[in-house]
Amino acid sequence: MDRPKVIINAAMSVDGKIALVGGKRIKISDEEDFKRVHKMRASVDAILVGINTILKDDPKLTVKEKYVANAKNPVRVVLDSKLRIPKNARVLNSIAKTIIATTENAKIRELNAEIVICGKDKVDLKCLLNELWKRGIKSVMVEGGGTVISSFLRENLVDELNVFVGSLVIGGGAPSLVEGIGAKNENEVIRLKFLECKPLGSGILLRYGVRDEDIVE
Ligand SMILES: NC(=O)C1=CN([C@@H]2O[C@H](COP(=O)(O)OP(=O)(O)OC[C@H]3O[C@@H](n4cnc5c(N)ncnc54)[C@H](OP(=O)(O)O)[C@@H]3O)[C@@H](O)[C@H]2O)C=CC1
Ligand SMILES: Nc1nc(O)c(N)c(N[C@@H]2O[C@H](COP(=O)(O)O)[C@@H](O)[C@H]2O)n1
Repeated sequence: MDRPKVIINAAMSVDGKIALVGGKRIKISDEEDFKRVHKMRASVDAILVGINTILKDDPKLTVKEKYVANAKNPVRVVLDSKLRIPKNARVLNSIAKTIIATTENAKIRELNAEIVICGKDKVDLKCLLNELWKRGIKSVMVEGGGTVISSFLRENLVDELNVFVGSLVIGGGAPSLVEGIGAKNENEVIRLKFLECKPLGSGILLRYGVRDEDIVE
């Protein structure tokens, strides 16, 4: 099955947290990293997040003019099994196209977005990637949050993982880069192929390959 290239991009604290305790958004990236993030947004066909990120952050998920001038906005994709998205969510503005990926169990309602049905309880990611491919989407930037990142990694659907490590510690039970059940034994650990590590602004940018076939032990 053909599918788009999938790149995870997120920012975490030194202790692997991506938001404050309780899920409130915090700026972890600095201006240099945001410039890189928005260049990346401008270079992909779609940006994808989970519904919790929409409910917590209310992001626009567009390319900011101050970082990249005159860029074309990618399609925005939200995983939302029960169609909980509020009608006034910023991601539903008309600045860019939005796809809400939902399931057979959702109560369908009128939204300023295309609705794609994939799966029964949770959005079936393979089905969704195939639907995106059929719409001409060849690359997807997965921005989070941790639950969505976990699903993509666990289903071996990720080509590259980019993480900016900001110079801060959040601590406690704040959401982390990869949520979900986690590895209880060595077989369940997700091994990565190290690609690059470079200082960026006030932090560090880490890049890893993730596909099984890239990992030679
Ligand atoms: N620092 C950073 O770079 C970033 C930080 N964040 C932070 O992350 C937090 C949100 O993360 P989190 O709470 O983990 O939630 P997510 O944003 O990852 O959304 C998860 C939800 O998406 C829905 N979903 C539907 N299908 C799937 C699927 N196949 N796999 C996974 N999820 C699916 C589920 O809800 P349902 O069952 O209702 O469909 C699920 O609970 C926020 O606090 C936000 O600020 C977010 C992005 C980037
Ligand atoms: N790269 C990155 N660095 C941070 O410090 C962040 N907090 C995030 N969060 C992600 O960006 C979304 C907001 O985007 P816009 O404000 O609409 O441009 C947010 O919802 C997270 O997905 N990312």
